[in-house]
Amino acid sequence: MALFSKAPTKPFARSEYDVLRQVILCKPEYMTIRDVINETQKKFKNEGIHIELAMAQHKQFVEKLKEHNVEVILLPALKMFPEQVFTRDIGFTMGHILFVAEMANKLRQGEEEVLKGWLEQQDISYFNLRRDQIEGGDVLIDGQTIYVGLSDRTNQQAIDHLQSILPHYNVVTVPFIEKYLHLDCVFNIISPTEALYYPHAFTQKEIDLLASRYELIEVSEEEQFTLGTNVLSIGHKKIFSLPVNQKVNDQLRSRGYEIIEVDITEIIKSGGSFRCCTMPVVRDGDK
Ligand SMILES: CN(C)C(=N)NCCC[C@H](N)C(=O)O
Repeated sequence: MALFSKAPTKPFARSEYDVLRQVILCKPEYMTIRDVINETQKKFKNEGIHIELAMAQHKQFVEKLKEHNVEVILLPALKMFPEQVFTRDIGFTMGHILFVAEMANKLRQGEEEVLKGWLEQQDISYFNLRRDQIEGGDVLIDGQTIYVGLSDRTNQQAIDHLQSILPHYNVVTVPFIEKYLHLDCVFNIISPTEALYYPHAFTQKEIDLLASRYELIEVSEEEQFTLGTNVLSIGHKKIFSLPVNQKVNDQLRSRGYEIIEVDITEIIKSGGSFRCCTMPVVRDGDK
């Protein structure tokens, strides 16, 4: 037995844009559109997913993350879970607590057990949100505020429960048109003062709420479909984004962001992009 064993990772995240240190991904080894469970998949059901291409694109994404000093944890991919590449939805880190919830969609239920297995193996404690329907794609943190999308996958009861567990945070419910799946398909925070959004997913009330805190950068209908809001910030004003989302990328570059373009268009056919494919465990404030 080693005299000094490595101390377990301490989960920490307080924003969507602090420096990303450790993140969980899963290779799209068994990715397929088995049952259509979102609007994007409807369009690609017949075409299907080219696994070799998805794997190659995912590999490039992982390599780029590593090049930028992000530690990548790869969960084991299991044949029974065709949507496992979207690790964002199986949990979320808020402050020092890593939450694991039950997946809402039957096809995805059980994916969270793979995460729990890894956490237990690493001796990382987590908060098990049993019977709560809340998916990480709906949860965004910015300091003391947590924005949670009210969606087909996340209900008000779970949002209220989260608020009761985190009394020192302000948990804000953000309703949006359900066909857009998760809040991060239509809204994403990239700095303390800026956020990407797709206005047509919201009523004026939600737009006013978000605009009271952020300068909102509009994503077009075309680029919403290619998940223009679903970028991944890794800190130091560096953002992963798809090459196809040129309007988003130009707007971000003009604001001084470095865009790391990686083509994961085979993966987005199932309804998720960079944010969906990543579950941050550690983000620190060293910006
Ligand atoms: C931004 N989004 C949508 C996410 N956070 N997750 C993507 C989940 C896609 C998966 N096919 C599903 O329908 O669950």
